[in-house]
Amino acid sequence: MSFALGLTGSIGMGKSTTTQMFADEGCALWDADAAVHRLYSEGGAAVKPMGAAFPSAIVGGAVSRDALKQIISNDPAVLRTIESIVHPLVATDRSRFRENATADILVFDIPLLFETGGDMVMDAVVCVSASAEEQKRRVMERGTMSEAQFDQIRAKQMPNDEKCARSDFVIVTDTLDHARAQVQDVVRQIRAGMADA
Ligand SMILES: CC(C)(COP(=O)(O)OP(=O)(O)OC[C@H]1O[C@@H](n2cnc3c(N)ncnc32)[C@H](O)[C@@H]1O)[C@@H](O)C(=O)NCCC(=O)NCCS
Ligand SMILES: Nc1ncnc2c1ncn2[C@@H]1O[C@H](COP(=O)(O)OP(=O)(O)OP(=O)(O)O)[C@@H](O)[C@H]1O
Repeated sequence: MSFALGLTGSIGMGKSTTTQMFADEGCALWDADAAVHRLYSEGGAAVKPMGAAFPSAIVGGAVSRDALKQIISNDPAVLRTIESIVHPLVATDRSRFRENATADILVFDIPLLFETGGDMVMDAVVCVSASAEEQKRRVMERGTMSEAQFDQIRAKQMPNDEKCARSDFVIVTDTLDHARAQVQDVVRQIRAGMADA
């Protein structure tokens, strides 16, 4: 039986980078944002229901993120409707991965892990964390969101301190080397626990 490790953290805190480090240690990865990308792409399971709710969001047979961001900035309340369509489809994708994966540790990169109650079905949770200033700097540097869009997304997320307090492990993503050392330590602890069990 594999060990299910949920990995979460607020926007721009270093989830993708840190999850990749878990892969380097031999863990199998599942990424909620990547699942959403698959669901939104042409032929993806979200295209039909999203098109029914937001016809202007469908461009070239796929859900357009730019169109969605425009729709959300006109009316922030629609994010709820989007979530009610997308989250059940994401949950199905995650269950399918879990049933088929064979690695000893499965890492689930889920931005909204606590917000959606996903922590309940994990064996442990790790939160990635950096300072609020660093977080904003990173997201702005990426250039894919306006400051208003960033503030809106961040306001919807559970505060960083609360996420860290509820997690079994916290990984500080101040430098790559420091984060990698912490990842290796977490993997060591989990494997030691599995060997004892
Ligand atoms: C709002 C959208 C269009 C922005 O797309 P874009 O490509 O610019 O950003 P991306 O998807 O990479 O998201 C960036 C980060 O925003 C945060 N975020 C995304 N959606 C949400 C949400 N509904 N609530 C809180 N935070 C969110 C996550 O930390 C994510 O890592 C897109 O994120 C979306 O369709 N979200 C709804 C689906 C969802 O809830 N996804 C979250 C993972 S299940
Ligand atoms: N340990 C680290 N040390 C230094 N920089 C880091 C570290 N981890 C991540 N970063 C940098 O921070 C930025 C955001 O990282 P990443 O994309 O992994 O975050 P994320 O939490 O997955 O973001 P999002 O929630 O927006 O999907 C990237 O530019 C990345 O290079």
